[in-house]
Amino acid sequence: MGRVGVLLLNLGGPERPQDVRPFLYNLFSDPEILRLPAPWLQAPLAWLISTLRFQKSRKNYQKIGGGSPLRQITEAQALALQRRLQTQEQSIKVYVGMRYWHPFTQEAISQIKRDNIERLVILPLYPQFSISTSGSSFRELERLWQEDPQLQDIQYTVVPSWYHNPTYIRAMAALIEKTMAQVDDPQNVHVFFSAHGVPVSYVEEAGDPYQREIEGCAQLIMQALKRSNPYTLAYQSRVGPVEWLQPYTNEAIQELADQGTKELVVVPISFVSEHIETLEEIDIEYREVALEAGIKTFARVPAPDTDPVFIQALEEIVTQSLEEPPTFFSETVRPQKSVKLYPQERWTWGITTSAEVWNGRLAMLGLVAVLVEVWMGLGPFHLLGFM
Ligand SMILES: C=CC1=C(C)c2cc3[nH]c(cc4nc(cc5[nH]c(cc1n2)c(C)c5CCC(=O)O)C(CCC(=O)O)=C4C)c(C)c3C=C
Ligand SMILES: [Fe+2]
Ligand SMILES: [Fe+2]
Repeated sequence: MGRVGVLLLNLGGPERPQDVRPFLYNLFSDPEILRLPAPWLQAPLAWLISTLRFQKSRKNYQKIGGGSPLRQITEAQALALQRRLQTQEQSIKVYVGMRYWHPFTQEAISQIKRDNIERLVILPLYPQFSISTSGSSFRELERLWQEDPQLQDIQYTVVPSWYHNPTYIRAMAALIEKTMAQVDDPQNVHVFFSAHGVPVSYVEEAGDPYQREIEGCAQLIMQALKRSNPYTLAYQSRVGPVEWLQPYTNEAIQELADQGTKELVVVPISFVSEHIETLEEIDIEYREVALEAGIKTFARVPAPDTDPVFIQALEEIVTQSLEEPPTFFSETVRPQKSVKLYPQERWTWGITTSAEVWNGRLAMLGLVAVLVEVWMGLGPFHLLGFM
């Protein structure tokens, strides 16, 4: 076997407060995150959303120390995996490629080229596939492969998703079990899975298998737990005006509290590392929702990070994919058609969602007009003498 590498893919996160805005710009510039009918709208809309959102987002990052720990944890996972994969005959190097912040996927690929890697396993650190996460990184890599003939000499294989790996399921069950042992009534505590959401249109129109895989994953973990505790699956981190997968985490917590649930063990199911969505959104925002609603215990299961059983699962996935026939980018799920970004309900008067959408559309038109005017020096503001 020639020189072997593993490329771990992840989202990336701002490391300092001043990174938040450019990070959000990169995120919303991605057509797999913000799917638009016209590609020329992508950059101005990404600029607009990142400008409108960054202060709120930066405040949330301040609550967890000013930046995301994602890079540090992902690099620790890479090192732990590399140690497990090293044998006397074979030295395997593990790289990290982030989609929206350093170290960018492109930086990892440049290093892979410099190291003359001949076989490469491309492993997203998302157990379940979504066109907005693993799919987006695969599209980026596919583009790099098409542009660079040197990359075409690398025999690569991708792992589209691995939520069903029995060792990963075992690692999750053990982490849950440990947290359950700390609550007052482990026999009856409610197991609450919280997954990052996606817009419903991704699943229903674009063919994203994400919801199916998340549901399958929660079932496998519950089977591995071998307990009859009640459980719920809900979706967090909704962004923008469209409908996302339901139930929403905050509403589901409220509903359980209304039904008399007193103890929750909260499992972040779509993340394998701690970051803003676990440390801020779950630990601060949802905890507050729960306690205010009357829940007495809100015990959060830690993300696997560098848990040895979890790293063993990653090792197994890499070893298996080196033994199996390769999977190419072209075989992974890609969006079936452009999905609707806006709610489809009819116009109604008042402060309604459709009014917000039309405000947004008009603001967008205005913004584009200003950009065109600034760029070309022609338009209503020049005619009126404002510019
Ligand atoms: C399975 C994981 C994830 C899915 C699916 C996903 C979809 C998705 N995300 C956004 C918008 C944002 N995500 C943000 C942060 C963020 N998202 C994920 C994972 C998934 N996203 C992670 C791991 C992180 C944290 C990165 C870090 O800082 O450590 C953010 C930024 C934070 C904020 O401002 O709230 C946004 C925005 C969309 C629109 C989307 C699907 C279309
Ligand atoms: Fe996200
Ligand atoms: Fe969030």
